[in-house]
Amino acid sequence: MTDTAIEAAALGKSYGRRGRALDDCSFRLPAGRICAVVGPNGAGKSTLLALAAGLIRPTTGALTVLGGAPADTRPKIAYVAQDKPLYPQLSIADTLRLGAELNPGRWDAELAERVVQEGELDPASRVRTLSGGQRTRVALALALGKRAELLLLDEPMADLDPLARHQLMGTLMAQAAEHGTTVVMSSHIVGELADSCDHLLLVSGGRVRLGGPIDDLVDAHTLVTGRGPVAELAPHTVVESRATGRGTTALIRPEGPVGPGWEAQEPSLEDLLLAHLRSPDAPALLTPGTDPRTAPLAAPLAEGEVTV
Ligand SMILES: Nc1ncnc2c1ncn2[C@@H]1O[C@H](COP(=O)(O)OP(=O)(O)OP(=O)(O)O)[C@@H](O)[C@H]1O
Repeated sequence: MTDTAIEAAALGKSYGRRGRALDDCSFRLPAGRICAVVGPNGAGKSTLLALAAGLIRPTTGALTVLGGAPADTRPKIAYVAQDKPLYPQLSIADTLRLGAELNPGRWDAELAERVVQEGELDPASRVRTLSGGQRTRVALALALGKRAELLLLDEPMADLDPLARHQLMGTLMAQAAEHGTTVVMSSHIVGELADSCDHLLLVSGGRVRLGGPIDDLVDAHTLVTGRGPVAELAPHTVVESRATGRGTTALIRPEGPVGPGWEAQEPSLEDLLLAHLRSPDAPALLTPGTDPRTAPLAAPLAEGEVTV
């Protein structure tokens, strides 16, 4: 098993003559993490997940998944696309049976059936009769039943009610902790991410703006409030500054102590994300283990490793 789940080197993707969906993205995601991929609509999150799943190919650069090419590593990956495609004419039971047939030797029928049962779904129901949230549950049952090393989930919780979301996230986290699974999931729900994810990739305008363990990224920033002009913060990297009732509030990457007249506090994950989303031109920050220039390269693929 490699210690790198995903490694991207100058990765770029264009769709025809339209602009670039991803441009010059380089990052490393260590294995065994629960990683949130966040960013505004159209940022390139689904494109990144589809590239990692081997469904589309990069236009430029390269991507390694679990130490190999995404297409070769597919048996070890489970991917749930944003629109949760399933066969509408099949029943839930037949869908799970298909999952078992496609994944001989690694299918966890008990887990897949439990995920369906917890949603009080009738296994005889046809997929086409299910609501959007119920289809999501079946798609997640398939993904979890596969016992993949890497779960790629594109907005998995978007159409689930709060109870179902809480319960399915719990199952996901428990399975990941027990089996060391790497989970990469895109989401717009910041509260959900803060509770469940330990790693973050912020993608905006097709580029990676932030990457690393959430705690390290938060620690690298300070929220300051003061009456002085923003120019006083010059020695620091100012990600975003705003005029507020109390003067100026800014999110900075401190380069030493903050000067007198500025009150400093630790930002929340939401503070961090909102400031970076509002300031897409702020300098990118990748922590040492996430920056491929400082991180070890993925171990070469062992012979015979790409098997079901
Ligand atoms: N199949 C496609 N053909 C042409 N352009 C595409 C295609 N898929 C995505 N794009 C474009 O690539 C860019 C990135 O899209 P992508 O779906 O990866 O963003 P996203 O971050 O997942 O967005 P959202 O949060 O809205 O789901 C967008 O500008 C989108 O219009």
